[in-house]
Amino acid sequence: MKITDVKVIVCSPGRNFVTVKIMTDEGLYGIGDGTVNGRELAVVSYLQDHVAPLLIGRDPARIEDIWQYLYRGAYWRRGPITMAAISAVDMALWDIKGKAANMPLYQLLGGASREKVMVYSHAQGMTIEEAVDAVGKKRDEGYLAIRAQVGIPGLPAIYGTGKGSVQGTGGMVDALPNEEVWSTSKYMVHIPKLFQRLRDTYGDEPHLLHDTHHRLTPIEAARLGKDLEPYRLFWLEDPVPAELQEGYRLIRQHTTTPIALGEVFNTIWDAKLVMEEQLIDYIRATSVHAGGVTGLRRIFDFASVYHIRTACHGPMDVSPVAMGANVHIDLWVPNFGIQEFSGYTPLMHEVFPHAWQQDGGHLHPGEAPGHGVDIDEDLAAQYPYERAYLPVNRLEDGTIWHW
Ligand SMILES: O=NC(=O)[C@@H](O)[C@H](O)[C@H](O)CO
Ligand SMILES: [Co+2]
Repeated sequence: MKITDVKVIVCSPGRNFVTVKIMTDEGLYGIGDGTVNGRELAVVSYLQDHVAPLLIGRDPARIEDIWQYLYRGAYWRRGPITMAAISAVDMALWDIKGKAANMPLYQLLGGASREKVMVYSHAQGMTIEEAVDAVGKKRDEGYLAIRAQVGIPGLPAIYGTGKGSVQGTGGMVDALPNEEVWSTSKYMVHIPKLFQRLRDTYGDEPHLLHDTHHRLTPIEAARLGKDLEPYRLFWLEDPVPAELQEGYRLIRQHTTTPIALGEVFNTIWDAKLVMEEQLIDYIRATSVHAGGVTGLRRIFDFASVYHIRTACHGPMDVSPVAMGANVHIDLWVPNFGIQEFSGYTPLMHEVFPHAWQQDGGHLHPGEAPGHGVDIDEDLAAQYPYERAYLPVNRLEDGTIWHW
């Protein structure tokens, strides 16, 4: 079999998605997600102008060889744009391999290790009351695990609670970056109150998660982790920016609150130290950012040595294509933890028909050959790309901070 064409489809059925479609001389094709929220067109050009010419004529079955060719052959290795492009190609090639073998992706990886995949959803509110209600609604929908975010008194909308926040993105998606305001001191005092109220209201049973979105220093994260210990969180996510992986040692010294990290990671090198020193409990790498199925499998196998469980990133800006690849991996991977799933709009489900199915608080990838997700190109063409950015964050004095 030979690759005959590579197409890059950019569409915006409510938010921007970048999808690569690889065609072969035997009529089989595969698709992959290459979406980098807020920098989408960089990946489009990387794929269209630089990668596509390298793929024509190659054997799509040689997934590992193509992965290594695109990773090492780039010379300028790693980074979100390069790795999203490699991820998209890799996902499409595994899709083709599954179709050629007439097998769902999880079977190619080693078969099912569980019956279904537990997910967590997002609940947020500007006030603690609103957030408590939002968690209750998600419990009523059958979710066993829920991420709770809340507005902070004295601050306008913060992460995930913005007025314009597109459900599931965790932030506002606008034609220019929306500017949010942050205060660590106000945040640190308020968050334990949220989880106190959630435990008082719903008891010990729900898995409760919280995402700090890289906004603390290690000692502040250590303090928050300690303050949250009575509420037995499933995890505290991205407490500190992780360019300095060693910074996570300080958090570990002070708290037993489980730590999740890594949605922005794009190679194993971003997480090697925090994993081998067991500074985290969940690795959040996801198929669209961390090298596709091939890249993710390598990271997850490494994580399994250090008691670390998987937790693929999966909000609305991870397209239903990458969600499909994630859920196949989730069904197979022995050290599975949880899958983020904030859901999609009806239009997104239409643009990306998929075999994966939701059953309350769980997903299953389905039995379709490959990853089981397709793209309706005619429908996608009705929703062209619209420039949009993630928010940026400033401290109250105007200092640029972490969003
Ligand atoms: O854990 N989930 C998250 O942090 C996400 O909701 C991110 O804010 C968005 O994917 C950014 O595009
Ligand atoms: Co996050």
